[in-house]
Amino acid sequence: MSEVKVNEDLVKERQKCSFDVEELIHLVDGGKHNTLERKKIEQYVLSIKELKDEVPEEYLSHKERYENSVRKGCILFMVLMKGILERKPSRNDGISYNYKIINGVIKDITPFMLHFGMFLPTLASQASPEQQQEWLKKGIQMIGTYAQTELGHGTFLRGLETTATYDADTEEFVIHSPKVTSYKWWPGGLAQTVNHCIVMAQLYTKGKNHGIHPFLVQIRDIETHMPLPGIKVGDIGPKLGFQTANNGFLGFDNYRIPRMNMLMKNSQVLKDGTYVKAKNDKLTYGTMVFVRVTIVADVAYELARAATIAVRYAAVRHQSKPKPNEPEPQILDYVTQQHKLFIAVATSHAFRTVGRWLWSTYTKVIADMRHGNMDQLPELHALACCLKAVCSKDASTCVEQCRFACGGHGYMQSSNLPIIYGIVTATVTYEGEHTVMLLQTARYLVKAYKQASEGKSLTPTVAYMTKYLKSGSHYWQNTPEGIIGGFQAVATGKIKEACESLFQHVKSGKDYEDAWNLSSVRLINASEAHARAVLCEMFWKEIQRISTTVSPSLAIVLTQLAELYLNYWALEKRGDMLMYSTITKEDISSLQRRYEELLALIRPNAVGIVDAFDIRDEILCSTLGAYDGRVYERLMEEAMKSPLNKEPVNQSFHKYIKPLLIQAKL
Ligand SMILES: CC/C=C\C/C=C\C/C=C\C/C=C\C/C=C\C/C=C\CCC(=O)SCCNC(=O)CCNC(=O)[C@H](O)C(C)(C)COP(=O)(O)OP(=O)(O)OC[C@H]1O[C@@H](n2cnc3c(N)ncnc32)[C@H](O)[C@@H]1OP(=O)(O)O
Ligand SMILES: Cc1cc2nc3c(=O)[nH]c(=O)nc-3n(C[C@H](O)[C@H](O)[C@H](O)COP(=O)(O)OP(=O)(O)OC[C@H]3O[C@@H](n4cnc5c(N)ncnc54)[C@H](O)[C@@H]3O)c2cc1C
Repeated sequence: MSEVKVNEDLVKERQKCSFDVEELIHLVDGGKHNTLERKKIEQYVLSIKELKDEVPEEYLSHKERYENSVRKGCILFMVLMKGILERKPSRNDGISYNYKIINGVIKDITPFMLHFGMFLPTLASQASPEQQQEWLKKGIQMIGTYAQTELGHGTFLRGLETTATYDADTEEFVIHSPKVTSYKWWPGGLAQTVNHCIVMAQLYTKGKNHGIHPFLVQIRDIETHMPLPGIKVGDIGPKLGFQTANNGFLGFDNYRIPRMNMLMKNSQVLKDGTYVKAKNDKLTYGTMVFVRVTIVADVAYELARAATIAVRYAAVRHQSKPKPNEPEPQILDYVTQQHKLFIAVATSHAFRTVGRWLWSTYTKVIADMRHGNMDQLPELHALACCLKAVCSKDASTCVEQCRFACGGHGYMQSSNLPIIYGIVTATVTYEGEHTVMLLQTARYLVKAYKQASEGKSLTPTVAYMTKYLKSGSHYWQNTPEGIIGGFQAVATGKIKEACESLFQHVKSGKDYEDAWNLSSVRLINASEAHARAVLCEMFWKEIQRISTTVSPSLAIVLTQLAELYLNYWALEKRGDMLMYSTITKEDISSLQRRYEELLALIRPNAVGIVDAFDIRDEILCSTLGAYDGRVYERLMEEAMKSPLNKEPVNQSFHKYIKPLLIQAKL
């Protein structure tokens, strides 16, 4: 086979890289061992011929596209089941390259995503040990999803309308959807893929409502896959993205399930209908905390895909002639282009790093909870909510920026940037809508503020408040630590103002809820500022720690990326810094100069840094971002796959255009 020629610009870019790309690859993967494991899996899965598409997904109809994604999803399912790779999909450090291989199999979202992402985790965390044993026996017979959201309610879970009424005579629950707004709406895979669901429903026993609880419900026959009597299920139709996720609707007509199908690890209904309350009623929401935590590292990975595409393209693309006697420069040499792209690269590193820290915090808290200690759950919930909210939104903005940075070609489906955007922007809404998540964190911040005002000590992630409430302001310094202090001072100032507004409204006679609503813009700003303080501190600290363990040349690159991230956000939030710290106009000018220096320092390594995300072409799925940089050839090759190019004249000419031309002549 003849070697594919790599684009000369990319060859040059790679030659000038000042650090060992392999070393950064290992770091990104979380160790050399993980890199080797990932590569083994990729090599195995991506060489399965049946997983390659003859026709690009986007030319298929909604139905064909779904069927193709089930076909490929099942092949992958079999691979995982056979244990060829000796490991089941896992989420080490909150990010699993095992399941990320899915991006190389299905461009959009697999209809099995919710099976692995929420159905199995809910069984693992909310079913009793006996139930787990029983259901594990059924194993792969069950393909499931997580059916919580309804047409009428997604955010307000206490408002869900599906009922599960216990009938002690038959020892069954009757699941029912009383009206159209109580239909489940959205769950991935629900429409045609799954045969089971975790259904969140209002529990009634002995005539009393006990709030929402999880139930394992079979909705289709295992053999025929026909919907069972009493079940109405279907597809909700096309969406902005997630076209192959098979999101569905589901209604119940007095549908009966055995008593033991209520997930009983936390609360129970006894045979006679007696309700046994959980230690903490928020344990029912446990799977959501888990997914929110994993979203931080998940969006880091999707952002790495987008940044790899856009940076490689920017190295290959030449445009404009600023100097008449010189060739058109690479667009990557335009500082505005670097400004658009390097923050995307740095943000991916920030979210992966903070995502790992969040994951280890999560596993520690869960371990404590297993021993009955729930003390750290509120802090974990507050942290997961604001980080999920800010990381999903920032990642969407960065992916969109990467698309803009690719000009017109970025708008092509074949660039894959539109699909990646569809995947990432969904995370802003699902698993807790952005604003709603920020408001959850705000509840915690208000409590922390009250405690701090009473001189009480605070939990670690909000402890900074004590210092800045005392000092009133932050003495600015143009150093990473100075910037982090600035973010903490901004967060403290905004929390204080939001609380004062809230308390003032209450004092003036408003209900707490109305006062909360009136102060809510300040509350979400405070929450966002808190998330930024956490992100900056944790990213910087971790990069400093890592830098002592890697080669000096890599330490320099990592430090530049972390510093760029801090400077970018300090400049973006300069207005806040002016309000809550002693920063001066001169300090801001100097920050700007340093930011521009950092862009220039990162520029020679830009391609090397995205190469170190080590995302194979089959997983990037992009005409613009492939390793060899054959951008124009690929764009043309992909265009030629358009079914419209299969014939010189389309039948619509004879049917419609020609009669129109004839009419026009008359
Ligand atoms: C072959 C294939 C191979 C490989 C497989 C491929 C891929 C699969 C693998 C992985 C996939 C990866 C990841 C993705 C997985 C799935 C994600 C995809 C789709 C998304 C699915 C969903 O969207 S599911 C639905 C999510 N829904 C929500 O998030 C709803 C949001 N609403 C709420 O959470 C609540 O209603 C609320 C928090 C807004 C309010 O709740 P409530 O009214 O009950 O509470 P209060 O406001 O009154 O608060 C009471 C106190 O409780 C605290 N609280 C609230 N929530 C929690 C919690 N979760 N934990 C702890 N504490 C909580 C709250 O803060 C209050 O405390 P106070 O002290 O202030 O009173
Ligand atoms: C791609 C995708 C996949 C999904 N997959 C699943 C799934 O598998 N299973 C599942 O159960 N669900 C799923 N969902 C549903 C998802 O979890 C909900 O859409 C999400 O939680 C938001 O709820 P909502 O749609 O009711 O929005 P709403 O709550 O109606 O939000 C609408 C607007 O109202 C605002 N708002 C609402 N409440 C408040 C408040 N208290 N204070 C201030 N503002 C408020 C919001 O900020 C938002 O701007 C999915 C959604 C998407 C988009």
